[in-house]
Amino acid sequence: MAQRYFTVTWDQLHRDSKALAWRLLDLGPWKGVVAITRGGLIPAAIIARELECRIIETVSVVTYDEETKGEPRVVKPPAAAGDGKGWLIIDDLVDTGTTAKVVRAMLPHAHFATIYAKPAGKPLVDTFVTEVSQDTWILFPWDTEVQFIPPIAKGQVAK
Ligand SMILES: O=P(O)(O)OC[C@H]1O[C@H](OP(=O)(O)OP(=O)(O)O)[C@H](O)[C@@H]1O
Ligand code: HPA
Ligand SMILES: [Mg+2]
Repeated sequence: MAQRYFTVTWDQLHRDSKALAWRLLDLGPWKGVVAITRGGLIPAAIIARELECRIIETVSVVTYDEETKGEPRVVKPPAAAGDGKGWLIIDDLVDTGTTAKVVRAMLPHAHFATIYAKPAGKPLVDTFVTEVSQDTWILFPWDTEVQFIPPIAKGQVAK
């Protein structure tokens, strides 16, 4: 289990995705966006909207079962995008960089962008917005819901 959690709300995700779009704007034009499903789907939709890009391709890589990492499995390769030249790959984050390595091997000339990056995966990304520490688990809005939390005082153990 992670040492700490970083909760991302829908608002924050929208803001951070737009911040990524700003960084990518002058690096185009892009032939299209390749979303790494599933985590990259919503960021890719927001970025494609901001960059006025209508062509969206997908590649699906499964590397984690909840917080447990396994061997990366490509369950759907990209149908288009050739060697990736002129294409923009979007994922929600890089953690260890395992997923990024697999996708980069399939699309070696694409530009790889994520919203969040942990130190181990950072060298594999061309553009990102926010760095978080390696021992932090990012909680995305599609994996969470708002719930009651007891007052701090009630959660304290007696001294
Ligand atoms: O840098 P890494 O250590 O490879 O971790 C990052 C990848 O892990 C998560 O995907 P996951 O395998 O959970 O699949 P999902 O996007 O379908 O949820 C996340 O969306 C990234 O794609
Ligand atoms: O920190 C994370 N949050 C959500 N999914 C992930 N997949 C790898 N690392 C993470
Ligand atoms: Mg993913």
